[in-house]
Amino acid sequence: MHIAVAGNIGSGKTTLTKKLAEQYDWTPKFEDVDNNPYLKDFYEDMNRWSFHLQVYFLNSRYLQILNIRENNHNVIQDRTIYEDAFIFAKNLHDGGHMSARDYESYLDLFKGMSKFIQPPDLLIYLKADVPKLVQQISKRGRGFENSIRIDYLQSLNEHYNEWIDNYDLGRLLVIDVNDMDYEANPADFASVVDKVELELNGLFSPLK
Ligand SMILES: Nc1ncnc2c1ncn2[C@@H]1O[C@H](COP(=O)(O)OP(=O)(O)OP(=O)(O)O)[C@@H](O)[C@H]1O
Repeated sequence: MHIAVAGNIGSGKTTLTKKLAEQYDWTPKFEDVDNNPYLKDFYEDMNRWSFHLQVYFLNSRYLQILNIRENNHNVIQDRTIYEDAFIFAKNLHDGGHMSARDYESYLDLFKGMSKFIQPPDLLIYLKADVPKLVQQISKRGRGFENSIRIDYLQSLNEHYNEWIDNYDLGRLLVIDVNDMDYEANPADFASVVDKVELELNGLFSPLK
């Protein structure tokens, strides 16, 4: 089984991925932020580094998916390759940070890779408004994220909403996390587990 957690920057994917992995003994798969060679430069100059960063993320997420499918253990993945392509790369192109030719080359690459990937069995989308995202991003205090702008988060949220409204690649569970703190509040985590449980039952029931 391949479960994935999707959501904007600071929506709480990493925390939930860790907690669900512990709860169900799934193997967690994270993005390695500390060793990303482009992220810091990207946040300083998006026009210069967008294409490099997107190619880097696309490749690393692709390798991650191949690894997930080769593995027999159940896996929970922190962010999907679809978010790289349909949210982040599209947003950078639409916002004028990635040229048309770079975006087309990127999409060609993604199209080629798409033939070899399968979507997750269950996608959990963490829906959060911008104030919540800002609060969580500042709480974790990653220096290079200080330059993230409100309009960048807002525009990513709009791309997320559109993508989720049209998502039909598999089971989807949307969780509104605006009033939740599943790290500090066990009742909040329990309510997420209840929702996930219902979806997992559905995964094993062919009639649904
Ligand atoms: N395709 C991408 N394009 C641009 N930035 C990306 C892309 N994928 C990830 N990032 C950025 O990389 C950094 C690391 O992300 P990380 O995996 O910690 O998740 P996050 O979005 O901060 O999630 P959360 O707070 O929900 O755990 C963030 O600043 C994130 O926005």
